[in-house]
Order: sequence, then C-alpha cells, then structure tokens
Amino acid sequence: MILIQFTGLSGSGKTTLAENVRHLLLQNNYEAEIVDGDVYRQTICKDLGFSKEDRCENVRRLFKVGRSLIEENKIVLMSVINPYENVRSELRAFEFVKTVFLDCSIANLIERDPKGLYKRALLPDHDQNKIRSFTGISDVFEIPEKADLVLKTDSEAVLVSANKLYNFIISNLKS
Ligand SMILES: Nc1ncnc2c1ncn2[C@@H]1O[C@H](COP(=O)(O)OS(=O)(=O)O)[C@@H](OP(=O)(O)O)[C@H]1O
Ligand SMILES: Nc1ncnc2c1ncn2[C@@H]1O[C@H](COP(=O)(O)OP(=O)(O)O)[C@@H](O)[C@H]1O
Repeated sequence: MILIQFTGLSGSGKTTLAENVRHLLLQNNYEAEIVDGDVYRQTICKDLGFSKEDRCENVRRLFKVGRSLIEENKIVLMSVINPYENVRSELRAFEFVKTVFLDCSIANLIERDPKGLYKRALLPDHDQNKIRSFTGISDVFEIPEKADLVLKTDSEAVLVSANKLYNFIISNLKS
C-alpha cells in the first residue's frame, strides 16, 4: 500500500511524473491511479479557490479520494501543489503515505512556463490577465521539512526522475 503525496510548484513536473510512473507501473503489472488537483478542481473541488483555507481543504478532499483507491489496493499518485506543511504532516501520519518533493528553481519554472501561468502571475498589478496569489510568486510555498524523496526536476531528465520515483515506490511496496 502506498500513496505518494507530491508537493511542488506549478510546472515542477507533477503531472509529467505521475503519468510516466503510472505507465511504468502498469507495464509491470501494478495497478496505479493518479489523483490530479487540476482534474478534481473541475468536479468535487469546484467550489474551492486558492486561499490557504481552500488549498488545505482541496488537499484533504483529494486525500479522501486517494484513501478509497488505497482500499482497492491501488498505488496512488496524488498530484497537487500541496503548499502547506500542516496538511502534508496530517497526511504523513498515515504509514502508507510518502512525501515526494519536486524541487525546481523559480528561475527555471519561469523559463519553462508550459502553461504560461508564470508570465500571467508576473504581469503588472493593473493588468486584468494577472493571476493573483500565485504559488511561488505571490503566494506561499513552504519547503517540505520531511520529504521521503526529493527530485531535482530542474537538473535531471524526465526519465531519470521517473525511474527514481518508480524504484522508490517499488522498494517501499516491498519493505
Ligand atoms: N493562484 C494559483 N496558484 C497556483 N496554481 C494556480 C493558481 N491559479 C490557478 N492555478 C492552477 O491550479 C493548479 C494548482 O491546483 P492545486 O489543486 O494543485 O493547488 S493546491 O494544492 O490546492 O494549492 C495549477 O496546476 P499545476 O500547474 O498543474 O500545478 C495551476 O494550473
Ligand atoms: N525531471 C523532470 N521531471 C518532470 N518534468 C520535467 C523534468 N524535466 C523537465 N520537465 C518538464 O517540465 C514540465 C512540467 O510540467 P507539468 O508536468 O505539467 O508540471 P505540473 O503538473 O507540476 O504543473 C514539462 O514540460 C516537463 O517535460
């Protein structure tokens, strides 16, 4: 039983790694599911915004989904920014939860900017397209104190990070 709680800024590689690792797991006959913040924000978390309270509630609701999948013996990859240590620590109280920090510098994220969100977060205050309270730019991201695995996604290739995460999951399944 294992549930990976990712934590990492927008663009740090949560979706990319969750999809790559799920693929590797399926190829090796393990059942795995992704619980993606972006997806659930369209459904059961539709009422939530990006205040501290709402972000914490968002992660807690996703964890409920994750727990029900764990009961079906699935490996769960919870792909969410998860910026606050208090909620990460609530989840860590469950033995099956492992915390994986996708560590990527802001400079690299601004350059990478796959969705153009950093560009919008950095617009002048009067601009209507500006995204406010954007994590890492104008809102909090607490550096995780107790990550079980840290992947430096600004300095290693996707396949290297994916293989490290895959091996981490398999070794924790066996231990
Ligand atoms: N203000 C602000 N700050 C951060 N992110 C924002 C914001 N507004 C919209 N988005 C988009 O929402 C995605 C993050 O949602 P999460 O549910 O993962 O966030 S959180 O854990 O509740 O903080 C995030 O997706 P990813 O880029 O996949 O991380 C963004 O696309
Ligand atoms: N080691 C790595 N791990 C994950 N993504 C990486 C890595 N190196 C470069 N990238 C790139 O960074 C981007 C991450 O985007 P995405 O997975 O959507 O991030 P998030 O889901 O955290 O917002 C992708 O374009 C991906 O190809």
